[in-house]
Amino acid sequence: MPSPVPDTDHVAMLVGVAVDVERAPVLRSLDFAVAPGESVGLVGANGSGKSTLLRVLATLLPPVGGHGHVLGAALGSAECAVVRPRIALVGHTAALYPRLTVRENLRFLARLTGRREHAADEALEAVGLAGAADRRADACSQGMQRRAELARVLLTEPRLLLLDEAHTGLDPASTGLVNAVAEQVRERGGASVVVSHDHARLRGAADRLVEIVEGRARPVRAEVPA
Ligand SMILES: Nc1ncnc2c1ncn2[C@@H]1O[C@H](COP(=O)(O)OP(=O)(O)OP(=O)(O)O)[C@@H](O)[C@H]1O
Repeated sequence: MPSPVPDTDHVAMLVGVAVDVERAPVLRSLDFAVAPGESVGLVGANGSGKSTLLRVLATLLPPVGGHGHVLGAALGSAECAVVRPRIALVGHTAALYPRLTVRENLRFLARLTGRREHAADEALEAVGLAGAADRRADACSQGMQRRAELARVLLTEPRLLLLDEAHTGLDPASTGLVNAVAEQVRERGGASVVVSHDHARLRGAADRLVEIVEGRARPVRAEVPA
């Protein structure tokens, strides 16, 4: 339910949020905030609700209790549709048209969002996909598809980047790419929330870690080394 007071100091803030999935409670009394320029790592057991929280932050899943704001839009309000283009959710499966080439996918997105097609080629180059740009998306490996997703993020310059299973399908050398993309979002005053089961890699990408336990968010004490 919408809060009457928008929070402008945070990219996203949730207060006492409750979320059901298929009528079953998943998140309960959850408080969570992410500030401009910040990267938060999200950890927790399988099924604890990490992906669910990302969908809430993406404004795709309205809470059944509590309140929150994302990019100034109250969760559950019509304003969510306005801010949604400034949120990038990179999920388990790639959001690519399988029969189009990687380049066609990115150029199509560039046109849709009012950008030059050349910007699509630049984004593909930045993620090391220039050589595979003419390959159909469904012929790409999982790691290549993930790189194409990161190119999508570079192209659309979101204020809030939500990365689910950030390191899945990426070789160790590609971890730097995930961090670089998140860093670029942060440099522009945006924020990122990164889910990963690879805690060692996550610590390299996040300012702090938050764990989802029994539907609530709690800080993970071990600090990220400076
Ligand atoms: N489409 C769905 N239908 C029914 N239940 C669902 C659905 N999606 C998620 N759930 C349930 O919601 C709960 C939270 O799932 P969620 O995917 O958010 O967890 P997670 O922490 O991201 O898990 P994992 O680490 O395994 O990816 C789980 O109990 C899951 O079974």
